Amino acid sequence: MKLFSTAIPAFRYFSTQTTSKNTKLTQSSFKNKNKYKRNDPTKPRRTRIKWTDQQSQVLDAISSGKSVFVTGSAGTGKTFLVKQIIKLLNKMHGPSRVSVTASTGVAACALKGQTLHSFAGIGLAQSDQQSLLHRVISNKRAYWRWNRLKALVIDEISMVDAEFFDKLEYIARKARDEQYGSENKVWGGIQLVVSGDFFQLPPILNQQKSQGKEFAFEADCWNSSFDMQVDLTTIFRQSDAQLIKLLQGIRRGESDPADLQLLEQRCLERKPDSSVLWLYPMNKDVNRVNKKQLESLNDSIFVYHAHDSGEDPWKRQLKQGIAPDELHLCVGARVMLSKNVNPWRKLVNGSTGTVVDFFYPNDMVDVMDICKHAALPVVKFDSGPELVIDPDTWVIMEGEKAVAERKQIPLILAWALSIHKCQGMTLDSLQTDLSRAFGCGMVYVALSRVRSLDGLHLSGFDPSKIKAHPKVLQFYRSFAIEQDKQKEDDGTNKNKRSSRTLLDVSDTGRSLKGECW
Ligand SMILES: Nc1ncnc2c1ncn2[C@@H]1O[C@H](COP(=O)(O)OP(=O)(O)OP(=O)(O)O)[C@@H](O)[C@H]1O
Repeated sequence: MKLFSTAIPAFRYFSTQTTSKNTKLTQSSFKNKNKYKRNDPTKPRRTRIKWTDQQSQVLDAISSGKSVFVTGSAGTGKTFLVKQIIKLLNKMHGPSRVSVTASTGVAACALKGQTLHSFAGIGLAQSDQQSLLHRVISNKRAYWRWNRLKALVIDEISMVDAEFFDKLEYIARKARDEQYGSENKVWGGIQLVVSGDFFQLPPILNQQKSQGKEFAFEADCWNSSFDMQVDLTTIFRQSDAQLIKLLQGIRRGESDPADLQLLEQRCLERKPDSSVLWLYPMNKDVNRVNKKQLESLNDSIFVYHAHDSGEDPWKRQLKQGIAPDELHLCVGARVMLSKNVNPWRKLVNGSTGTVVDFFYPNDMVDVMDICKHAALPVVKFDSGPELVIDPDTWVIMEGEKAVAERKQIPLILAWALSIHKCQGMTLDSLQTDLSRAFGCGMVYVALSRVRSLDGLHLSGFDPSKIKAHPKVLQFYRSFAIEQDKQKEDDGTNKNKRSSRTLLDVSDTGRSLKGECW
């Protein structure tokens, strides 16, 4: 096996000096220059989104300047809604006054945003809040960032810890006080949009610092941070009632005998072929499996080096995203799209397929900087289409300004993927060993990726690994009670034409002493 990116200095040399197998491949690519479809991202596409009542309520609340927490089971459209919210906020405040963040690099990149840590400008946030505030005030750029802000979006909140959430609120309030007189306004008057499901992956905590608090909902400022908290209930990812019921039970850490039996059946099913994606709790297993499978193909490897521009810390964040520093591909490699490439042909983030060829475009300029042999992978997707995959870019925006950019082929190897990286994805099929899961929420995150039971293949299963955190259970219990109470109130007040929305906790705007539920 040869690594052509380093061994072959130029394309012409490559095309004549490779193994006979690869020469054949290269020649076929030349002869069939028009054989492969290039993606046409400009193709007009008309889709009409029918928002649910709850989603519409959230959008209305955002339009009227409210701060909102959007939660709900996996696949209820939280991220889908957040993308629309971002458009709305950009229109309302101007993109330079809206910051889009997420707790992980993968989630942040999916929204063209930054990680919450890199946005905040307080490093790992390990000092006390006063020192962190000084750090922000003495950092001109971070200070300006906090002060120009009108709206802050935080996605995948389940992985943000309580202490960090409180520290951010303190910084927002204090750093903006001089300009806005915001001492008494929670988050210094910033419109806050937070999204996520606390039943999914929890924060990674430094035990010594956590003071018994873990989740963001335990933060002192949590309740006063929002005018509205909504638990989305319509599940879009799955339509099979049996699977939805099973996932709802697992989300709450319940082991209903009928559901367990269903999972056991999935273990007994015939093993799927090796092309079906494996999910592993640990990265080291993911890397080992992908490397081994790629090597077993014993074909010429094409290497794509990510091309980054911009400054740190944004550039560093790109490395934590889904696009790898180096992507190794060969004919036969199982791959998954890491971006929406062609939504109208259902070629979206999470679509899987196999590399069937490499294509040499006329205009090599776009490829040369990431791949010395200037060839693009041709992927036959499991859903049918065959497409040349062009390089794509992952951009980190700060307002209207792109502060860092990574160019890479929007593919990752897809024999195996980590459960952390798949949070947020929709997959047609997967195989996993549930007996190897650890911590709360991991089994739920893994299983809730698939659209149907047929797509779920288990090789091991241990009911004791189905776990939900008691604090999270309590949080959602209170949420449901409050939601019911609110509905009752709304019913009672109907004749008075109450304008309060579901879970709206304040008619007069938020204050630190604001009403909590
Ligand atoms: N109103 C809607 N109409 C049609 N499809 C929708 C709607 N809202 C969301 N969806 C679809 O639902 C699917 C799941 O959405 P999304 O990934 O945003 O869910 P999520 O709640 O963020 O899931 P997770 O918690 O697993 O990240 C997506 O395919 C999305 O396009």
